[in-house]
Amino acid sequence: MEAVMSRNSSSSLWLSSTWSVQSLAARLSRRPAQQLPFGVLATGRECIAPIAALQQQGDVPLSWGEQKLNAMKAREKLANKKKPSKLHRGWHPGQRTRAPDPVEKKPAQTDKRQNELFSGKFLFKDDDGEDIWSDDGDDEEEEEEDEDTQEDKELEFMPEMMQTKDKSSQVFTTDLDCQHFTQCSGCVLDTNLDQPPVMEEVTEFFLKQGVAEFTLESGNLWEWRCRAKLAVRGTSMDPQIGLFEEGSHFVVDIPSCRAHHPSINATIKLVKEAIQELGIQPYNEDLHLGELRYVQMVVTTFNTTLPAAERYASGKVQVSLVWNARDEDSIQADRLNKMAELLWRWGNPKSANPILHSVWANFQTSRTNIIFGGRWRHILGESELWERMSGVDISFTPASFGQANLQVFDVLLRRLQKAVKIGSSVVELYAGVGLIGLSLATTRKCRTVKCVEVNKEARLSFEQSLSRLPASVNSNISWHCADASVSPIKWLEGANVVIVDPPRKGLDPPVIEALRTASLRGLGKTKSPSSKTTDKVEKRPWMLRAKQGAVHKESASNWEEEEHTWPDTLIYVSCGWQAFKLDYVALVEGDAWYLDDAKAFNLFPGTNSIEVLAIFKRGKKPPKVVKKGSGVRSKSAKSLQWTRAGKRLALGNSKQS
Ligand SMILES: C[S@@+](CC[C@H](N)C(=O)[O-])C[C@H]1O[C@@H](n2cnc3c(N)ncnc32)[C@H](O)[C@@H]1O
Repeated sequence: MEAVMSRNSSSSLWLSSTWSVQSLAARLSRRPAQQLPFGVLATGRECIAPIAALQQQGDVPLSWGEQKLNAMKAREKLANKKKPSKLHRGWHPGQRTRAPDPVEKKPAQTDKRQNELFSGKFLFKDDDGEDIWSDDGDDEEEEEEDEDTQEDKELEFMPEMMQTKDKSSQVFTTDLDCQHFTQCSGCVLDTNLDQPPVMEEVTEFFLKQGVAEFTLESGNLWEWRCRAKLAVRGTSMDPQIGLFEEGSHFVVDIPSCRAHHPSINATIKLVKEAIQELGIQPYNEDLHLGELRYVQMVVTTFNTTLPAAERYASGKVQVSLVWNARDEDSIQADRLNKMAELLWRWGNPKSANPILHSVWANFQTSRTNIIFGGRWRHILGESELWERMSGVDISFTPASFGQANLQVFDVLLRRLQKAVKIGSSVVELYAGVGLIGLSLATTRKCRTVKCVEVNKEARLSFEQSLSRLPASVNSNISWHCADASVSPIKWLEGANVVIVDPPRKGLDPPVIEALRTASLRGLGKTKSPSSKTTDKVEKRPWMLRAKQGAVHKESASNWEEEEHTWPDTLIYVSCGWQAFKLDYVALVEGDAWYLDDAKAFNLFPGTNSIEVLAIFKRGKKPPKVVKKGSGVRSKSAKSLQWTRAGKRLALGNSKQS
């Protein structure tokens, strides 16, 4: 033990940042670790989500301590600013977000909004003023436009998430209001969930880069998480299911997590009851004994028998039991089937409590804290899990990466689609199950879509999704199991648009270098952008490309390959703000790319992280053309009329003037 621990006169504990010590201190003082007077806050969500495993899944978290410290610093900074934020009408950073005077409810409008909130359906305006519903995959179910009264319009200015989730109450709130907050490492913000403090820096950054209408799109502030991987510890009589307390191996039980979709919390309850009923032993990592190590829950809201508005609330859970056994035949797996059967009896779609979609097992015997082993087995229920995202049916296996916030990612997808011209040739690096690529093939009638992903487990999902694409989709579509950082230039030739959606750590350096090279080649410059560039363009890269591990669907049209085309549009989807800033600098250096537009999405409410969608164009930024008589204002004025943040800005400006 590195630290010296002592009690001072005020009986607070002084110790180093060694986590085992911190956890010990927490126990001794009978207080959660976060409440101890440490000089250094904890890091290390790695406890539950080991970096190596998560990196593969694209979900490497910023350390929790780092997030919490950043959030606290940013909040302090914001609280000292007198000027209210322009992003959120009526609230300013640092202020508690409960509105001082409850807004009187106007029954028709508020009920409709609240219904949307509960159904998980949100109305967004896009830049052209068109309504976007977060889940309007079915044309026949398209909603009519609001006929707004003045008061309704006022309400519409207020983001949906500011409206309380409590149907009976009339108080608008953006508080987390979670009983687990002080101990659980999942959330770092408990107020102002609609405006993570990092947005201050993000907004300033993009304004500086010339993005005049930078907005943050938000959805549900609670119950947004449709995927969870939770540790199972404790005893068979008193199982604990949740995340590790920061810096310790102590699991915080989170039965009432406010971020989880309600079906996840209901499934946790079911799993606990099954453990108790059957006497299943939760895993003990010190002794490397026990049966159930983790449980993964993935919600599917795909149910075409229900109206779109009801699908989110009635989401069903694919539950995966991570069992401490080599495989289904080993003696340790003896009671796995019993547990699966009991869960299914209690929660199958025809039961009184129909919350389950299916039950799977994963086998993991490693002594490390890597969550999943390599072996999966489907036990009960449907083997395929589907989700409808921006009108396209996508399949997910339990081993593949999936977005946790389906609704807000759906909105991001629709924004992204608008940046891709009809008929484009697209390459998507870090593609996962090909969600973005397949949605573009369908909605933008792409000539070619190539998806590149390192996780081989995503292949099956891609194949299944491909089989359900409408027959009208006439694109050359392929998925390649490859490391994007190995000779990435070869993927870029022949594409007009390149999409990157890397894990939180950002782009691999060879990918940045290839993007810069591709831009300069597209501009007709042959000189390498930097001495580090070593890639040569292969001849007919597409044909030579690894046939192994690839999935292809040929277009009915016999299109010629575009060998000498290089992307003129780069779309960067980022879940790691710190990494994005660095990648940005490298991409724009030497006028390889310039930023054309950007938006932020509140994909992880309760955390100080956001998702950024940034559109880059090749080459040097052209000077702004100011039209006579109308000028720059004309475009902004039009958009200001329509975007939500724009509306608030417009309102603020008109009040000031
Ligand atoms: C943030 S996810 C995005 C996935 C997909 N775009 C989606 O929305 O579902 C990042 C993906 O990149 C993959 N990945 C990580 N490193 C990679 C690499 N070097 N080459 C290719 N894919 C990689 C991960 O396996 C993960 O599926």
